[in-house]
Amino acid sequence: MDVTPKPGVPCRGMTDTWLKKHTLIYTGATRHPFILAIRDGTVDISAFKRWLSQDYIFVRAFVPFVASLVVKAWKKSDDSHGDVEVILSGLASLNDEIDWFKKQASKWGVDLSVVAPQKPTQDYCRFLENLTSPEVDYTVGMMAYWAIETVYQDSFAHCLGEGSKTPPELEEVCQRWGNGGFGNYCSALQSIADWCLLKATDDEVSKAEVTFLRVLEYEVEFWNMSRGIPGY
Ligand SMILES: Cc1ncc(CN)c(N)n1
Repeated sequence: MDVTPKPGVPCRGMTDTWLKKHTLIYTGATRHPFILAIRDGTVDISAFKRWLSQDYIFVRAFVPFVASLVVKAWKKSDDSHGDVEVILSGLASLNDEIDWFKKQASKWGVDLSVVAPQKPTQDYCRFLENLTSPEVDYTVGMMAYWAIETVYQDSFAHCLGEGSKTPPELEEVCQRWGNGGFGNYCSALQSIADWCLLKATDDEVSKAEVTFLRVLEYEVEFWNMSRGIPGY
């Protein structure tokens, strides 16, 4: 791939290119009816509780995936973006996040010990497990990490934006991922993913693009399940 900057051509990363190219599915994942219902204050509380309990299961499976990225970042020679520290700080936040889910569950009267994963949660967790394999390129894994976090950041930030009618009791939930600090964290992940993609082979780039699309599909399925649409 020719990475030479061209005069007058703005320097755009591959992730921005994909966000534009796949804008329909990206918008489907970040402006899903479940999110729009939080934002307009009409969300069904049983749907919210379903999301909370299934997401707790997801986050537990997310930990080994992020840990696998620390290992891959440490093994590769180029750490010009401080990858290990960036990923490690995400791992530390997941530790807090698991406690946060437990507190939220008790606040909403959800017993996490009896929750069974529904099919979209199982499928998404299996996908994460496959990504932890040493055979999966660091580039593909980093891109997936960025995409997974960014969908939540963009979705929940929308619930806090101008004109939102998010119920006060759900504001803390939206703040967890919708805050500006987490937005900055997602930007740091995006820089790392773009840098990896710049140096990747064509084969790695096409694998990463397929993985990006799969993340978006899994996110949409996850919201569908949370919303309780027929079939789940
Ligand atoms: C399904 C899902 N996607 C993303 C995130 C953000 N870590 C999450 N908690 N759950």
